[in-house]
Amino acid sequence: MSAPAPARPDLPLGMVTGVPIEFDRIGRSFGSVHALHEVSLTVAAGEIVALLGPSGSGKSTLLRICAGLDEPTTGDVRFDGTSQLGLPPHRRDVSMVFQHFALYPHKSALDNLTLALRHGRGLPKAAAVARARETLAMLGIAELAGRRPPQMSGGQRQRVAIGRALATRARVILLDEPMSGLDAQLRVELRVEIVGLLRSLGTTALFVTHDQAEAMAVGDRVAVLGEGRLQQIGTPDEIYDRPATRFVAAFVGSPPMNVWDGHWHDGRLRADGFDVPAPAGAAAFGVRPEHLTLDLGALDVDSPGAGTPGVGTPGVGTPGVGTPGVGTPGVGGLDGGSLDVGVPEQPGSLRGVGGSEQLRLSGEVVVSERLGAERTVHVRTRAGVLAVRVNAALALTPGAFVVLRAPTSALTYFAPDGDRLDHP
Ligand SMILES: Nc1ncnc2c1ncn2[C@@H]1O[C@H](COP(=O)(O)OP(=O)(O)OP(=O)(O)O)[C@@H](O)[C@H]1O
Repeated sequence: MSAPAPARPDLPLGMVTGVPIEFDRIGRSFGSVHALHEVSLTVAAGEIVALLGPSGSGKSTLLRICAGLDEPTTGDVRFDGTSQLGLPPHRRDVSMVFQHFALYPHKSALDNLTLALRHGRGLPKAAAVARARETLAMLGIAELAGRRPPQMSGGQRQRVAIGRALATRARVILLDEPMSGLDAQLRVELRVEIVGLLRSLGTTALFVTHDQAEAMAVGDRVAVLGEGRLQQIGTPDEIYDRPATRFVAAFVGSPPMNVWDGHWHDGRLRADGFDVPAPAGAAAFGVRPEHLTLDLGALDVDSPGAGTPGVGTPGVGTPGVGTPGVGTPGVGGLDGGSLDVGVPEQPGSLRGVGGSEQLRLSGEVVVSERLGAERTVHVRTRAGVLAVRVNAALALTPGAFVVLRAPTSALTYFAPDGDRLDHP
């Protein structure tokens, strides 16, 4: 039997040195299913990278390849420059935390950790017990030492499972949806703890999740996988503000970016309901819900004559509006529900003050959802239903007629293959 991977029992917790990981053009096929295509990704020593993607995008497959539980069909995975291909899991100095705890149910928390250290790391019993106790204390669950998993809550069990992974002081920790069985509040609490611990330990970590809020909160960088391809890797800000592809734009954000398809001609992208300046070759554009300003409807963009089928009754006040937007933060430019009246050059766009062009759309409120201090309003326009973020003080009711605006600088453009295009 081969020796276990090099353990560092001499190091106190907090002094583990993570290794850099390099995935080099990883491909993995299961028969005709291509789970991963040419995925190249480098994780720095001590970095936490969140692997984010919808179900079936290949996240777990990539993690399993990293752990040695699976081998790629093509490509290489290197730790600190050394290929790990062919090495079994126990030779890779990797610890894993799974969604389903995987604790021994008939053993106490202390024994679960001690066993991992003795058998996985070859520590003598006394050292293993001391390390296990130290880790439980570090996680704030010393009082659970004598309890068996069935005597613990889901959150406690997951803390023990995380403790077991951390106690081994592996240089790489892989977490596969570690909190998906827990309730929302506990998830938020636990993720704050996990991030704090991983940072203080200095291990390199890959954290798989399909929850974009969790990925953005946990990752130093977020790697977005879609259909087995790496769509983008970047800091949470980069992923949100500069999505590399339409897939990322439509996956990240709650609600995600509004995206419309159009036909490009002569520097403009057009479809029923909008006409905006766009870079050559654009096939779609998008705007984040918070970049749209919502005004209560009145005589404006799509005034009668401009033709606005099915978007309410302009010019007859503000039906269905609970709180007129006067002085309401986040509700722009209104005075008792009337707007500065302009004649649009094209449907869905307008020269604003100072000559800068704006996207303008009008429509009818379909649904208004209260989310803490904000509200997400879904508005049906000629271009389709879109989401807008407004201050929660603006109580809009279904049927209200509204006008939406955004500066064209807030628009994101996409090519036919989904890649983002830079502004004209
Ligand atoms: N052992 C296997 N045999 C056949 N197909 C597999 C196997 N493992 C994974 N796949 C397929 O590979 C693709 C990627 O699966 P994977 O589990 O990596 O996705 P995921 O992003 O982790 O999904 P989830 O979030 O649902 O766990 C899927 O189409 C899946 O059905």
